[in-house]
Amino acid sequence: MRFVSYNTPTGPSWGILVGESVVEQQNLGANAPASLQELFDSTDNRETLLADLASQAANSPTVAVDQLSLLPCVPKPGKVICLGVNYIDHANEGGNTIGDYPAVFLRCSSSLLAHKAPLQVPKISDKLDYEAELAVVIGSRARFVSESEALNCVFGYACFNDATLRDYQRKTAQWTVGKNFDNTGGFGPCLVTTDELPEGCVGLRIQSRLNGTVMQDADTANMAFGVARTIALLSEAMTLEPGDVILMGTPGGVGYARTPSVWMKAGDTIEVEIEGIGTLINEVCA
Ligand SMILES: O=C(O)C[C@H](/C=C/C(=O)C(=O)O)C(=O)O
Repeated sequence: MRFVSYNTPTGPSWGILVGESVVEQQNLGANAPASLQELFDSTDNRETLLADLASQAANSPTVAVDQLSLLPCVPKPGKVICLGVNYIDHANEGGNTIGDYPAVFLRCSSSLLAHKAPLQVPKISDKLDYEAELAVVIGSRARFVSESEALNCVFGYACFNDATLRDYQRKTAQWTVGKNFDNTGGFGPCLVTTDELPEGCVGLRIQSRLNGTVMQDADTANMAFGVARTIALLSEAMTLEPGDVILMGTPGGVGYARTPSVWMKAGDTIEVEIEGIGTLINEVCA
């Protein structure tokens, strides 16, 4: 099943994406949770609820997805935990090595951006780089979970563009500022439940395209730390809550590692596609 989040005059809502159409929350029956967060929190009766939503969606009126004002897949996640240097080709192009523990940093929900919303070049930097990434959305509380149990805690997956201001990322040893400019974290187009994808999302083609030119082209099987291992490791340190998001790092081909460097600029279109999930599209604006 595929979920989208969107804005309404009364606040954020959600729906089920069927092709290019959406069945809105209010048309999904009396049991439809009021918010996506409520759906993530409904861990006891999740399977029954999803089955009920699927059958409601099959017989309900729809609206074209283009008519909705989309929000990031999870509009206000409690945590967005990001992995850096998680693909060998990206580690190599940056002159880095992959250690025995992932590089972990955080993104704020204020930096997130919807599918088709403008990705902003800030006033204070023009070193805006793209990073195609797999986003994992947590569906049940995880604390000290083993690697073999970890995937049971996943609700679904989406595409993410971890767009980064490289000069700000490197001003200090902490990457946080360069990774948290407003309107830089593209998150969409939809959240796809785990049953539609291979276990751990292994073996999916992941690409970024800038103005139609392929910039990154990799297989999610090349992640050094896979989804299960990452969840197990993170859950040793912190409680992962329903609705939290984990970004799995980016493959080789980023703009800063090219000669000459490639930066996104106003008027560009950047796409992140993951096989079986969809294509996240953002136009770049000043
Ligand atoms: O250069 C570095 O220190 C690594 C850094 C990693 C960024 C990521 O966010 C990632 O790998 O997904 C970089 O390449 O800038």
